[in-house]
Amino acid sequence: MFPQRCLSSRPATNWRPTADQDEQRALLVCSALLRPRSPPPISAQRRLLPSRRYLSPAPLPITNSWSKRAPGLSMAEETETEKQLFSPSDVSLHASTKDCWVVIHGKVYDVTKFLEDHPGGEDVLLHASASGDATEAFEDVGHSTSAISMMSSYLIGSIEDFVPPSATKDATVGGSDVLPDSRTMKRNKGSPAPNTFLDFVLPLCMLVLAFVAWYYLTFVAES
Ligand code: HEM
Repeated sequence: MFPQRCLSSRPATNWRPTADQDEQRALLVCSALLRPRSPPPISAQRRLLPSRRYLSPAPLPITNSWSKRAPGLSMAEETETEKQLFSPSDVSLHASTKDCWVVIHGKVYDVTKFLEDHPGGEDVLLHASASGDATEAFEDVGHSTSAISMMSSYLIGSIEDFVPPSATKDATVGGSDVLPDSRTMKRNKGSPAPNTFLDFVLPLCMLVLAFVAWYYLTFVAES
């Protein structure tokens, strides 16, 4: 550390640090700034999370950021983790407080260590685990982006032969995310506009009424 002698033996007013002392001090400051910090414990992270009661629900990002890399894993390691394949029946064997896996978007997360810390409570996770696929329940809650980035730390693999819901869409839309146009709807479900008749007749009636009023005021009332 900084030599005590330098602080005490010389009067503070005249004292100037030597080049060596300057260098030593700069090194100390740099090493303090560059020292890697360990992440805060989960309970502290929870305190840092914004209270969702006072925020309007933010839409989830369109990118599927639940597959973001875990801080401790390299991209190759995470890809390896995702390659671990489980069948739905494998997952169903892990639905207890001592061993709890959940499936979200075809990925398998071991949330056993997170049960106690989960802000939504351990019961919801246990229930989601027992349900087989927790995707819908997870999305319904509208988890924050920080929640989504936490997920990668619990990722242990993927569901084998997982088919994302968009791939099972109606073939007439080509499996894309595009909404069907009115012609496609007409083909599939019959007339999409049951009030077409009213849409046409009402403006016509108003036009006739306006004409009659104009005619009456212009010609009949004057005579
Ligand atoms: C690895 C999986 C999960 C992680 C890392 C996670 C993380 C979190 C976090 C950090 C919060 C605090 C609020 C926020 O930041 O959004 C939260 C809240 C919550 N989560 Fe999860 N969650 C997971 C899975 C689930 C699942 C499967 C459900 C099933 C229903 C669920 C239900 C809830 C509920 C009900 C809340 C409370 C929402 C509120 O207070 O408004 N979570 N979760």
